[in-house]
Amino acid sequence: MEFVIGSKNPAKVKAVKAIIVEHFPSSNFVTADVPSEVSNQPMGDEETRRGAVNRAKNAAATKQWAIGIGLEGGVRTLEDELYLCNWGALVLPTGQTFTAGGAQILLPREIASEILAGKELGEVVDAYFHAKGISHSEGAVGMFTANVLTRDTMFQHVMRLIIGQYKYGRASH
Ligand SMILES: O=P(O)(O)OP(=O)(O)OP(=O)(O)OC[C@H]1O[C@@H](n2cnc3c(O)ncnc32)[C@H](O)[C@@H]1O
Ligand SMILES: [Mg+2]
Repeated sequence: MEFVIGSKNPAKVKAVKAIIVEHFPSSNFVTADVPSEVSNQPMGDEETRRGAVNRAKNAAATKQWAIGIGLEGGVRTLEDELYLCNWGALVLPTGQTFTAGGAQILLPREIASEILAGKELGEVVDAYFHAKGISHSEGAVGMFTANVLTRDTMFQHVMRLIIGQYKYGRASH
């Protein structure tokens, strides 16, 4: 069995590898920089989930008979406040698709207004913390939880939900 991960972001790749090794130790996994076919900064659960599904489909299509995995970060509005949201998807060569949502965390108003003005969360969070590449390491979720939950550990949880549903055998579509 071969898994293709639809991103080269180390935080995502680390999460996917950890859960695949745990549940399918004899399988291969490779990474592929595939398009999400949604905005660079998805807005809302629908667009973020669609990005994860598109990544998984496009990853599966890079090889014959491979399973595609897609993880996507986005933002959503809840009661006039902006939350970080996360989605994941697994697509089988047959097209069967499994999806799951991940953690959501409130973003500060200063960050929310920059995102609503059109910037990407990754760059806004880096500027906010005077750091570089946060989205590739601990993530906004790690920064705003004092590293109690980092981006890769958060995505591991999403991966468990996806792999668990795949093992159970009930697809979303
Ligand atoms: O290379 P890819 O896989 O695209 O990795 P990415 O970090 O860009 O991740 P996404 O496209 O899934 O996320 C969309 C945007 O939201 C940002 N983002 C999402 N979650 C984040 C987090 O926890 N910390 C920092 N930025 C985050 C991300 O940097 C992008 O600007
Ligand atoms: Mg991106």
